[in-house]
Amino acid sequence: MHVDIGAALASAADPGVERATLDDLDERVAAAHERIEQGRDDGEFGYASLNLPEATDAETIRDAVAPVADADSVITVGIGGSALGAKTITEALAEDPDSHVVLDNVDPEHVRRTLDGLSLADTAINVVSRSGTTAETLANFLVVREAYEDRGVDWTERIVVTTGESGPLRALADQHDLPTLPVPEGVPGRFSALSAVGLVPPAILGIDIEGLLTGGQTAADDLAPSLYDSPAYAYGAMAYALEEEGATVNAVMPYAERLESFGEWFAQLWAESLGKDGRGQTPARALGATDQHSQLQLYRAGHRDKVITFVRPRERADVAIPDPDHEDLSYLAGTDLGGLIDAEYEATVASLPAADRPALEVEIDRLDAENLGELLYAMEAACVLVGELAEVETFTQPAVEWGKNATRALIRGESTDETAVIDERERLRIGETESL
Ligand SMILES: O=P(O)(O)OC[C@H]1O[C@](O)(CO)[C@@H](O)[C@@H]1O
Repeated sequence: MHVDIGAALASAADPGVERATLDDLDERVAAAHERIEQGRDDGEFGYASLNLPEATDAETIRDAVAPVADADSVITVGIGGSALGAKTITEALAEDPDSHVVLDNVDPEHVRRTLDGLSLADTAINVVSRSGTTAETLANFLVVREAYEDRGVDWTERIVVTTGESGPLRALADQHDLPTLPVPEGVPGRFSALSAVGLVPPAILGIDIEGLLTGGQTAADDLAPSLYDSPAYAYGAMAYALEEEGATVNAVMPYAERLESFGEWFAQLWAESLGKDGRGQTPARALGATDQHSQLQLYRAGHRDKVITFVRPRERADVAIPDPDHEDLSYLAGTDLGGLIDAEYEATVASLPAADRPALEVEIDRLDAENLGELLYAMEAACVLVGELAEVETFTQPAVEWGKNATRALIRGESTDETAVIDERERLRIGETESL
């Protein structure tokens, strides 16, 4: 993996990072690296995430999925970090990305349409919840289970459960003696892609999960006490320094259709880890080349509050572009789609500093298991570094609890502090027919 920070230096962009600032920051990176390594050595909560490439046992995962290894499809019932890692990996690497469907929302129309579109007899169920209590996951699981029963498919023979030691999902797994896998100790969901949480669907679909772990270990081996020696820390240090300079939005723009979900996974990792104490970059999701025709106008000419993170595989498959039969298209003659998207990448990356806006480049050699494992791990390590530099609680997410408590109270018809807030909310509905 390679990280290029040149287009985000102050000499190239505003906001931008002075070389002197970066050199000073490197001393803090060294201290942060020491703290991170100590946390890893001690298996501390959160820091243990960065031990997964060694701690995850691929064989245990393969044994657990053996009973459903013949499945043509997998339906994952989970949400947040319990779904996005697996979704990112299968979208990037599965022979047929559509063979993995993810129910990570409780939109009734979407759930019904998804289940109606599946041959449940050929579909494995992958239920994942660290807490085992997440309402969306448990509700969707009950709906999925009923669908299997209604169609006369024994769901207990088509399922793998990944959950914690307690909670209703663990109880259900024990009650039906279901194949289960533990969630990794001390690893928040958004950091668990390189564990059973993210690797069960890939294992069922024949993806090289050992390669993913090897790639993660490569990134782990590249962690060093200087940002100049570690791609992950170079990216993290620049993201932190740019936020300090006013880049409060981080738009991740992969130039590969199969990395679109990577942007979704990155968004949870970055927002839920770093959105603390009134700070944290807002992760925006974009896709190259498509969003050159959508968001690029804003990136080049809008507020000076963004850094664009470009991600691309250096090697690509190629599809030849047939010779055009119009002189205005003669420039396409003899080219191919890979050459076109790479030209667009180079042009768009350069267009940011050309507009005095910062860009960071993350390049992997090709989109395969090892390179994806390296990318995922490196972004996790970068996130942990930013958390150390920003001095925030990287591994918790207390701000999400209010909504969960309010939802449960509303569903139960209880009166709580949260429902009082809901009842007393000032409302100004526009578009209503009756007078206010
Ligand atoms: O794996 P669980 O416990 O179902 O949680 C799912 C997701 O919900 C969160 O806890 C936030 O509510 C995320 O941190 C987590 O990835």
